[in-house]
Amino acid sequence: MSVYSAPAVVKPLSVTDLAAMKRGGEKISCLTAYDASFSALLDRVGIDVILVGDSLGMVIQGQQSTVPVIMDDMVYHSRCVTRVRTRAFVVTDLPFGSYATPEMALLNAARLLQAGGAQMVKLEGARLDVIRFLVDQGVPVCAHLGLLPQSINQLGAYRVQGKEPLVAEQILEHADKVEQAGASMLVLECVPASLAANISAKLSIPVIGIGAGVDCDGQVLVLYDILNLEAGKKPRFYKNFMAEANGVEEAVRLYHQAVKSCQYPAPEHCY
Ligand SMILES: Nc1nc(=O)c2c([nH]1)NC[C@@H]1CN(c3ccc(C(=O)N[C@@H](CCC(=O)O)C(=O)O)cc3)CN21
Ligand SMILES: CC(C)C(=O)C(=O)O
Ligand SMILES: [Mg+2]
Repeated sequence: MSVYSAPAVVKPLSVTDLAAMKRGGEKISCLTAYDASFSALLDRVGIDVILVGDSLGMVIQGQQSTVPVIMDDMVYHSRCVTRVRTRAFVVTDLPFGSYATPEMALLNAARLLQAGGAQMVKLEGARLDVIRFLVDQGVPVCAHLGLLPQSINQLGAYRVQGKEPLVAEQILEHADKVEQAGASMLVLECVPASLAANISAKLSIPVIGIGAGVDCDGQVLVLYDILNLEAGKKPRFYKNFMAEANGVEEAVRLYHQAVKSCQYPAPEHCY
């Protein structure tokens, strides 16, 4: 036998690894990152999924919402993140206006996968035509339901969605339909915990919650929120993991462990 062993090449997690985690009952930890330093740190800690979110418009660019974010921003930040991570699965948001038609969505998704190095794209709303077309062309898609921040100019305010039975029923229906359209993951934002639990149990694809209770298959938060870097009004699901940590890496590790052990979110973080 050779004394030389093969180099320890770590392949990033794949969409099938994430599906297996759901089946096996292992919670999926996810945080946003927009640059190489945080990407490497999250990867080191073992965060399963890095989301290059259009929340970068707010926490990086200082915009009032995610609406001003453009494709060039998403490509640039995706590249910064994917260049250095070894294990984490990388999902990138398609920004406002970039998936108005299926053809447009494909051109933009291809930029995120090719130039950005992302493994999956995320889009807001039950855009079944767009999801089917992307999946048909080989693009893994994460749907995003509940609170849709790209629609803030119609919503007027960031609010919990699906408290009324009729709206809850519609979100459940949309969740079913995006799965049938071929989405391989779903983010549920700001919905009652009971609704998110029902959806997570019903779907076979991983459901990642933010302000959606502990019974989702995984959790996602904006990195800067767990690091207590966000000033202003704090949403319910907000938790400052720096409070119990000695530094940034430990805060991320505490978040990771809290998600894996179902300690986060606690009832006070839920709707
Ligand atoms: N830093 C940051 N963190 C986020 O979680 C985040 C962003 N930015 N930007 C894009 C969206 C906007 N998000 C938000 C923003 C505010 C609330 C919020 O204030 N929610 C109220 C709801 C009150 C109610 O409906 O009763 C809350 O008190 O939780 C929720 C989600 C989530 N996303
Ligand atoms: C908050 C998450 C789900 C997101 O879409 C973002 O960071 O843009
Ligand atoms: Mg987003």
